[in-house]
Amino acid sequence: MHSPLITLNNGIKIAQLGLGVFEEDFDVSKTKEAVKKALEVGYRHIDTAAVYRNEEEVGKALKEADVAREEIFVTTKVWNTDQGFDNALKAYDRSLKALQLDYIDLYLVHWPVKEKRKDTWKALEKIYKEGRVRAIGVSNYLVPHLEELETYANVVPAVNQIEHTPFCNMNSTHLKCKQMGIALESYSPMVRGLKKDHPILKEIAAKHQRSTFQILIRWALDNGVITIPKSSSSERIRNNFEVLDFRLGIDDLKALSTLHDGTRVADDPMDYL
Ligand SMILES: NC(=O)C1=CN([C@@H]2O[C@H](COP(=O)(O)OP(=O)(O)OC[C@H]3O[C@@H](n4cnc5c(N)ncnc54)[C@H](O)[C@@H]3O)[C@@H](O)[C@H]2O)C=CC1
Ligand SMILES: O=CCc1c[nH]c2ccccc12
Repeated sequence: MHSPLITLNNGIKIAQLGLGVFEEDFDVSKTKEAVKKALEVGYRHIDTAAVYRNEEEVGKALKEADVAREEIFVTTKVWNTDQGFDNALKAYDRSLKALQLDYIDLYLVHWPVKEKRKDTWKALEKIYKEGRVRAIGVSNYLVPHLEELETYANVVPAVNQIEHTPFCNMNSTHLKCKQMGIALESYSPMVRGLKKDHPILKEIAAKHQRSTFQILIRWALDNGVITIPKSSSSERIRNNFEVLDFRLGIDDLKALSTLHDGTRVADDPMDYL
């Protein structure tokens, strides 16, 4: 089974459920096998970033896997210290080389670095207009960042990748993205396991005979959001993909909407105003 596809604002399609590959301890020794396993299970969307230091391992996995390049959607991101016009152009070329690819599917501004984000966006627009990347987007952009971007962007971002879970829902950003035609993508969808024993999650999981991890992934999918759960264990990579044969009910979604308590695992993008 393959993930449903979402059509981005420039017509290109992305698998709604992908694999994240960020290792918190930067031990990238498991990345290659994780990506190969994911492709074997049916994933067709891989999310990396220059700062994860594993683009080379992702590239090796893509080469070794028995799946055609054009079937796989690869995202990477320009890191904060590489922002600015010239630096971002160079960072894109470095990522291409590390990934051993001649194009990237989606290139994101990783964080909205003040004083740099406008020039960084202009660099991404240049790469896009030259036809060297299939789509460009942003990450960790909240409503104020998007309102500012509207004043200078000639290309509307295809995607905004943010932390968005029942515990830290970004509903106002989601609404703004919908208004602008930007697809929302949620990172850390399983809150890195921090909420695995939450009683309401456990109750919904028991009802559906699923894990609480699967319920959180399904929550993103049922909200129309692209999502990229991470694991480097073969069994978990498979389990996290086994969410395509059920849906949450209205009562489940209502119960999950009460869980917002502000818990986040990444930095707060409000610190980047
Ligand atoms: N744009 C950005 O600033 C950010 C992007 N990301 C992206 O999102 C991806 C996913 O987010 P993460 O922060 O990695 O968090 P996540 O919510 O996907 O959790 C990953 C962790 O949950 C645990 N886990 C995964 N599957 C499990 C299972 N079936 N059973 C038990 N435990 C399980 C493992 O400890 C794993 O390391 C990243 O790998 C990265 O690609 C993550 C953080 C920030
Ligand atoms: O994108 C993922 C998480 C993240 C946020 N800040 C840093 C810094 C260095 C590596 C990864 C990350």
